[in-house]
Amino acid sequence: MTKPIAPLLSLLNYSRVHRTKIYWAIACSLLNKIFDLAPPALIGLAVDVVIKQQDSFLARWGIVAVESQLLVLTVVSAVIWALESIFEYAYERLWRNLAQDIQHDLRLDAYAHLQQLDLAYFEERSTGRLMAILNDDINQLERFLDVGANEILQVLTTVVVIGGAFFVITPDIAWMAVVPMPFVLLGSIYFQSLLTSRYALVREKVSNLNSRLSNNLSGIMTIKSFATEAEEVERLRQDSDAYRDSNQQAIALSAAFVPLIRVIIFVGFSTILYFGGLDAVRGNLAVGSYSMLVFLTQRLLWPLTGLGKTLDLYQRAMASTQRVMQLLATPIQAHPGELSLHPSRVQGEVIFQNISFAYPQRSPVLKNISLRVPAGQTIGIVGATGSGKSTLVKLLLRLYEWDSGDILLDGVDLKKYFLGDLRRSIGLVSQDVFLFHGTVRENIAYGSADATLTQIQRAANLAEAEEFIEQLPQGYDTIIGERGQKLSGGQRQRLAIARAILKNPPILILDEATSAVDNETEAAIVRSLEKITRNRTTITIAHRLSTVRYADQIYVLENGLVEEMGDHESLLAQQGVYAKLWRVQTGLRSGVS
Ligand SMILES: Nc1ncnc2c1ncn2[C@@H]1O[C@H](COP(=O)(O)OP(=O)(O)OP(=O)(O)O)[C@@H](O)[C@H]1O
Repeated sequence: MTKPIAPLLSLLNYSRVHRTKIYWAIACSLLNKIFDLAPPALIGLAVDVVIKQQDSFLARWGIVAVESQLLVLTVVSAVIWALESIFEYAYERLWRNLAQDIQHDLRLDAYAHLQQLDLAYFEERSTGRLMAILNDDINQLERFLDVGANEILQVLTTVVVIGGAFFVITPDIAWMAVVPMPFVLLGSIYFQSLLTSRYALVREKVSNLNSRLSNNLSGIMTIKSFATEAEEVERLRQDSDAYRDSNQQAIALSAAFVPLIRVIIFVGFSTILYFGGLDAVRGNLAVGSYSMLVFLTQRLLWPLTGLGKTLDLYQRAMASTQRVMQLLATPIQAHPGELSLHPSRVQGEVIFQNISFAYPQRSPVLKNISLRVPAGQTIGIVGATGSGKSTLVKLLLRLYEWDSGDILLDGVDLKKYFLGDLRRSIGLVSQDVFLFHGTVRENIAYGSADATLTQIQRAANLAEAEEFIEQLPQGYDTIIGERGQKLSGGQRQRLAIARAILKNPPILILDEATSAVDNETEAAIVRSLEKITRNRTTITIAHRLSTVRYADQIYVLENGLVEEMGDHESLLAQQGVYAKLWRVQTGLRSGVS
């Protein structure tokens, strides 16, 4: 089990930029409490004035007349109440703003860090789980920082101030009020240790619930088409039950805290009430001091019952902090590089030299592959599904680190370039196009923020997308829905091509970029692409051989190995895999038409 204090320390360490604000907030909390504790002292003084009159404590300070003494007490009370209110306003604002600031920083840092983690990290975790950390866990901090931090400080202040006052006023019976303290403290620590694991379980269950929800929402079409709504509700019920149960287990413990503490407090309070009373009757204790003692005992011990709620908030917040900090501590695998690379200066020669690669815990996908794309030329990569074509591209984008071999761009090891620079030099149109919720225009201009409408229209024209865009209700300003779901698969692909054309990268990768369009549109896109791929290094991956037919060089991949290579004619002449595939595809086509 982790130490209950460790996440708090890491949070404090993380928040050190807000140190000054934290100090101010602490100061205001303490001052507010000190002024809040003053009224019992005023009551004690007032009783003292009424009973002893000219012999009172205040009279010793030179204020003899009873009226003057009471007037002084009234003025002091007014000042104290005013100060108490001012510091309450100040600490409320400071703590709550601090909560917002820390949350804001954590949210941004966690997201920025997450973005840099390698793809394998995301593949092992569901989106819902990550969302739970970025949203739910970070929000959990607010509840603690808003009230919890202040409460802990104020309870401590109460203990120190009132405990100190006890020993000054009545050293003989002060211990009676102090005796319950260690029990309260030990009890709290014991409870805390029991709660830690229960709250960690609650966080775990909430992230499972979130995973299920986000998965189901993105797969709503599949759920509907398979009519599995009832099953999905059942699965959600199980996750929600697990979340509820874990929360109820935590509640069972944390709810027992206050009643138990109350018993200890009752013992302390009644002891002071009884023995203090006897002392006062015997004349060993002034009546003013006795009434003040009883009030103070109440003020000293009562806030301790609130500790239960505060500890609850603390435990929940720390369980969350731990998860956020774990995310922030996840190391970034990809080497960031040190050579800058401006897209305009890229020649575009790409060489894969004896590349071998396996996904984590999988058998090798690429086995000692070598291939060369001369600058400005187009190569085609074909091969059976699962043969490793897309994996090659992912390595070129450095989305994964390869196991052995080298990839060179313009003769330089790819790992030497700044990662961002490298990726800015490569335009990828992949088979699963991702469009954002926004307009057609914003989606085409993604990554090319300062593109003009004319440039966007030209890119759309080259991608054969102009016609359908103009038929949309608001043309380029039409919102296309999350993931572009208001468009057809082929329309989405054409927007992605337009996006890559607008980006105008020195290296273009088309990974099944035209698989979702009909043959005629494909032919039109290929014609347009001919214009933009001329003198641009292009890697085209396709199942349809007609797409790669005019490539300068075609590589046929099979089981992670280059099986054949050459241009279209020479591959046909080889009478191998390619020639066979070509016959099947052209045969099929002539058979259909
Ligand atoms: N992220 C991943 N983690 C583990 N294995 C993966 C991952 N991505 C792909 N694979 C596996 O690697 C192999 C090659 O996949 P890849 O996507 O490169 O094939 P491909 O030739 O592009 O196939 P297709 O023509 O179907 O797109 C497949 O067996 C696949 O299951």
